[in-house]
Amino acid sequence: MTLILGSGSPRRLELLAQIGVVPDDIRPPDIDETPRKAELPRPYCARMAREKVAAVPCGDDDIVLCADTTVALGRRILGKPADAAEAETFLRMMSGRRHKVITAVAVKRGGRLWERDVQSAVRMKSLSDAEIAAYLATGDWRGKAGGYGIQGPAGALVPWISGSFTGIVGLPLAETANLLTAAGHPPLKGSA
Ligand SMILES: Cc1cn([C@H]2C[C@H](O)[C@@H](COP(=O)(O)OP(=O)(O)OP(=O)(O)O)O2)c(=O)[nH]c1=O
Repeated sequence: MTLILGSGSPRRLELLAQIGVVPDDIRPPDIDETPRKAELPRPYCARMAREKVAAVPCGDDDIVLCADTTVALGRRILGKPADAAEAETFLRMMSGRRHKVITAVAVKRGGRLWERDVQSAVRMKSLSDAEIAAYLATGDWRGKAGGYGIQGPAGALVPWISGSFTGIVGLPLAETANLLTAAGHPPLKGSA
């Protein structure tokens, strides 16, 4: 049995390693991540994970794991910023407010699909112009939903979360472990 991580995100690979799971192959999916008109963040995120898993080429008995992380400000979806100006816009929108981070995970094996999404709440402190400029200068916003990564320098900007830290970073580990177990690839097996 082959485990395929359908993700180009280095975070997801590291998070899997944390629970002793090392994929046999990595095949990042290439899908259109444009939200549909009036699509809400949670169904959008679940759809992205499903479409990613469907887009990864695999054999009949292979297990494919994909995920999507979406930042939601109310009904609004904040994707990966195209440039520093968009990252700045997102940071100003989130400053001093709570937002949600949803990560949907999809696991496929043969004709079967297991799915789960996890929602967390994140509060960002009120950001000064200097803090925003300093954070943008780190470049750490690149390739991250909402334009920040809680596991990096932006940790200094987040005084409070409720939910799953690993979910915010890109792969909720407890739920992912359950999905992998259901698909016949339990983590931690033999490592106790
Ligand atoms: C909110 C937040 C997001 N992120 C990252 C996780 C995801 O990699 C990224 C959201 O983009 P995704 O589309 O979920 O994933 P990706 O494009 O990086 O990789 P792939 O589709 O190939 O799996 O944002 C953090 O690393 N830290 C955070 O605090």
